[in-house]
Amino acid sequence: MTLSSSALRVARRTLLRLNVLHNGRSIVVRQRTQGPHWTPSFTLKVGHASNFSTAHTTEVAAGSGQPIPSQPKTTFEDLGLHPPIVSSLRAAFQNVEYPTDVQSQFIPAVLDGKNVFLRDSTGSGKSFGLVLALLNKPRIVTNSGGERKRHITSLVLVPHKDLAYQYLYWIKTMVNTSPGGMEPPPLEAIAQVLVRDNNMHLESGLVQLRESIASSIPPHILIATPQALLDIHKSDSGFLSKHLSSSTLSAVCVDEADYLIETLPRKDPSKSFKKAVDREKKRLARHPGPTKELLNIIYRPRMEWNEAEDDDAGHLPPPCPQLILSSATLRTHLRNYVYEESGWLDRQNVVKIYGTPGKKEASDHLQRGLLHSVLLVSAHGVRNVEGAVVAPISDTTVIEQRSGETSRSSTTELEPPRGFDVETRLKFAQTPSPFNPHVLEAIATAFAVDVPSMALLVLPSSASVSRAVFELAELGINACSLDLHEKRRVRSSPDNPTLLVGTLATTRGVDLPELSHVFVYGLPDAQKRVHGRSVDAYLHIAGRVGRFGRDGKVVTFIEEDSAEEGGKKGEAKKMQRILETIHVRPVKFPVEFDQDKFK
Ligand SMILES: Nc1ncnc2c1ncn2[C@@H]1O[C@H](COP(=O)(O)OP(=O)(O)OP(=O)(O)O)[C@@H](O)[C@H]1O
Repeated sequence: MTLSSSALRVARRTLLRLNVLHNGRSIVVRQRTQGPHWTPSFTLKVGHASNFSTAHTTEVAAGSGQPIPSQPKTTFEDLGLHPPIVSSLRAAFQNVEYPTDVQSQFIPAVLDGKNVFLRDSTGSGKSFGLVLALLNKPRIVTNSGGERKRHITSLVLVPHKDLAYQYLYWIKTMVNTSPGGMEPPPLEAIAQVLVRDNNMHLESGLVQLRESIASSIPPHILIATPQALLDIHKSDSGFLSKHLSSSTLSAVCVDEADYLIETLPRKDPSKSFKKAVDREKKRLARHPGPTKELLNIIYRPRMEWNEAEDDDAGHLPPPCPQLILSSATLRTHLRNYVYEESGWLDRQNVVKIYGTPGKKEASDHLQRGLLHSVLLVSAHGVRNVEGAVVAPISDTTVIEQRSGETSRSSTTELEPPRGFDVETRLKFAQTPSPFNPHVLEAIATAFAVDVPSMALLVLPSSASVSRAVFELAELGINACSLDLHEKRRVRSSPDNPTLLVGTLATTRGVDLPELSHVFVYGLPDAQKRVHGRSVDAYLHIAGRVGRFGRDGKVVTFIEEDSAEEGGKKGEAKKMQRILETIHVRPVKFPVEFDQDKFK
């Protein structure tokens, strides 16, 4: 890439007091101050010479170094993505024109084979950018025996099947949109998913994977939940070493890494918590979790090398796949663990990309288009939490208009709402509900009053989604489980708004552009104390709306703080503490009512 000479001529001619340097990729404009010295005034990054037009240069001259000129935007090609991949991307996702800031930083690092710690706010395009980078990687590798063969070259670990299908959906959309009318390659040769289905079966994905491997066309990218992959490895010992060996795999990406890899804060606990922390440490040592177990198998050669390296420096590190850890909340103790203790990394080759440096920024991002409310629910009614302020009216209007627009023009892949068979109805009718009926009624009312097209209800991790769907349906709500299966499509419409139901464990990372509201059943993390994990859990839940400049509302429903009504003590206070930690002021949600009137 070279700088266009005409652009440079215009800049030189008009910038009398300014000195222009260029190195082919950027122009540094320096201004003469007192004496012979030049001070840098601003730098323009240059992409393709062709898109550094004279118009940009004229703007530089007119500003005489004062206002920052409009900069040519970095393109996906500038980041190193192959033109055919960018063409498919543009044809498949017309809204995706330029990389986001964080994509501009991490895509080159991933393509360069670096180990990457990636953190940026929810909805900043981390997962989507990873798909682009992984699609760009070579599909044929030379194994240790010198044989050139197709292998699974990228492994993506995700916490739940819906996120796996979201990745597959993005890839499928790009693969099927081959520009120029070319026959698209079969999706199975590009990417496959290995997860348990609704009945906890692995079979269909595993059969397809085995067939592809047997016909020497394994997928380029395998997207799996750690437990599913570990179970296969345990039942077919050697699966990992045969098909996901460190010598043929080029990248392992752990999305929502802080959720998948459990670590403990290093801070010395106060005396009162020491016992609990020690207990947790022992538990983690005994049960490291499936992701750690998998990574320990894949990175065994590197771990051994790292161990030996401590005593005897000088050997070359064994070839191992680059490791990419991504999340909106990548806590320090996780980073420390992976960097210093795990042994998985070649520490000379690590890049840290933190688009959002801290909580404050995370909250700024959240606040941009998001309204947060907390409703306290009891047998007597529903009220807003103390200190809630009146929401600006315009915000509500914007949400309604936007959601109306999207719902007309777009669809989300969902499992259609299912009727319940007689057996299930009987079973549910005969067992007491695990849900507080007043909270469900409050959610149903809030949904009916305020949701134009589509909302998401997030239940605690252990809650039964089908039971909640059943009970909400009994209240007249068009509820269905969040199930992003690639083949099924449901059109949400303003005439029949949809309430998707998932849990804390199944909503991490999901991207549903039509959502306008997230309803949270109870505290986002039922811990005794409010700590980092509770705050992170809330940030991830809230991050399902307000993505890519859209607006949204997050409404948390808390059982009223009253022991005799069966409420959980102190939950409202804990919820307020979470909002304070991320510098968010709750706003009044327009649903305060006397429950008795609805009976
Ligand atoms: N460069 C881009 N331009 C426009 N839209 C984009 C771009 N990159 C991603 N998107 C869109 O932004 C949305 C969010 O992307 P993605 O799910 O990758 O975010 P994320 O950072 O992984 O979020 P989370 O932390 O919640 O998992 C998706 O709908 C995706 O299509």
